[in-house]
Amino acid sequence: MMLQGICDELAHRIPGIGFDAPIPCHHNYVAVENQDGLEWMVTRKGAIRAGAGDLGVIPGSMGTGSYIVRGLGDEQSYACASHGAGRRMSRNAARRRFTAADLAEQTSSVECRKEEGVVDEIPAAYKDIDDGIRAQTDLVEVVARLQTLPCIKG
Ligand SMILES: Nc1nc2c(ncn2[C@@H]2O[C@H](COP(=O)(O)O)[C@@H](O)[C@H]2O)c(=O)[nH]1
Ligand SMILES: [Mn+2]
Repeated sequence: MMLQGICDELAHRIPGIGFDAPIPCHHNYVAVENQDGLEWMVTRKGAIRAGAGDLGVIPGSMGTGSYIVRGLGDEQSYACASHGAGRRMSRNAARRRFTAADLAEQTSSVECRKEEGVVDEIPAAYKDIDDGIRAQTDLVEVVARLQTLPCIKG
C-alpha cells in the first residue's frame, strides 16, 4: 500500500518515470528450506535470504546509502546475508550521546525527519555499510549502490 502510494505520487510528479519490480526482502523470520538434502527451519534474525540469484536490499542508515545485492547461495551460511550495516551503539546510547542538531548535520543531504524522536537512528549509531558489504563478498554480489535522497520513517 505504502509503496504503491509512493510510486503513484512519483509517477504523477515525474512524467515518464519507470519502476522495476519490487524486491521482497524480509528479515527476522523463520522459513522451512531444503539444504544439503534435508529440511531445515532456518531462522534469519537480522539477516536476509541470499540464495543463488535472490535479489535483496542491505541498507546503511538515514544518511548513507543502501545496496541492492544478488545472493550467491553460500551453503556454509545457509544462504543468508546481513540485514543492514548493523549498530555501532544501542538506541539508548545514541540518544544519550547525540542531539537533534547532530542528526540534522549528519543528514544534511537527505530529506527526512530531523527531530529528537529519531535521534536513535542517527547515522553515527550505525557501522559503515561499505565495510559491511566488503565483509560479505562470499555471500552476495553488488547489483547497485543507492544514494539516499528522502528517508521516510513512520
Ligand atoms: N537506508 C537506511 N538504512 C537504515 C535506516 N535505519 C536503519 N538502517 C539500516 O537498517 C538496519 C536495521 O536498522 P534498525 O536499527 O531499524 O534495526 C540497520 O542495520 C541499519 O544499517 C535508514 O533510515 N535508512
Ligand atoms: Mn530491523
